Amino acid sequence: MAKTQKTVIQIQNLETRFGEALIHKKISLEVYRGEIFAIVGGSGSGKSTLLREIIMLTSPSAGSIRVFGEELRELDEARAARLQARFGVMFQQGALFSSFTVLENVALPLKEHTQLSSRFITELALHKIKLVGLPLEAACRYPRELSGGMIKRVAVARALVLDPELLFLDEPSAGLDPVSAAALDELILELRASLDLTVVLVTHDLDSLWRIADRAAFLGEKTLLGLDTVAALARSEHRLLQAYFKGPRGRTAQESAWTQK
Ligand SMILES: Nc1ncnc2c1ncn2[C@@H]1O[C@H](COP(=O)(O)OP(=O)(O)OP(=O)(O)O)[C@@H](O)[C@H]1O
Repeated sequence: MAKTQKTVIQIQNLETRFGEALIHKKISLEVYRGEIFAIVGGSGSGKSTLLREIIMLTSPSAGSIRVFGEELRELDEARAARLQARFGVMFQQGALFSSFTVLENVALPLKEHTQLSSRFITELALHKIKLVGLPLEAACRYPRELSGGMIKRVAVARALVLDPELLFLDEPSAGLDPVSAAALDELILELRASLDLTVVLVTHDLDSLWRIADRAAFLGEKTLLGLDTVAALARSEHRLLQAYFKGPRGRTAQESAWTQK
């Protein structure tokens, strides 16, 4: 990977509480430009919450998050909106509007955030539909008429339609069969290379983690238990990382990653 080591996201001493419940403490990490960075850990370890804090859907209780050098807690509404326009986000399940066609779903952010003509919006949306490997005839279909893998591609096309620099994916391969999940991983790798993206994803999918992540943050015991390449995390002697990577699913994923390399 051509990594410049330019920091895109910097988190320092982050703490999150929901009422009395402590979710995160002392989380510090950096995400570099051009990398695919995974947030992993057991269920309830606070992965989605961390992602939501970075994209400004919720605020941490303490600590600092800087994205493109901007301290999130200091942003007024207008600057926050300008920063968010540099993000593409794909939520779990794709979150498409069922009464909209593929084209309408993909075009929606352009309609909401730009003054472009309908004709140009359609052109840009069709371009993204093609870019994610969907046939153009899929544009006039409704989400219910698509396979799970196609729905994810539509959601990726929509996340990319405003040409973001940072792409956030919350469990992109959830609900996909292994073949479709592998194809989606390939797409993420291709898009990172062709669009010069930085990608941050939350995932439970160990195969995907081995295939695409350059580095990962492992959350557990309410903090950051590991921050490294997947191979280095898998060698950690920490009990929770061992359980995660050396359990039957972890071992199969690692073996299959080695076979493919
Ligand atoms: N808005 C909220 N209010 C109160 N508690 C919350 C809120 N959002 C998340 N939590 C709690 O914070 C903890 C972490 O949740 P989160 O969804 O971030 O974990 P996760 O690691 O993404 O889990 P999973 O892998 O199961 O999706 C959980 O105990 C959850 O119940």
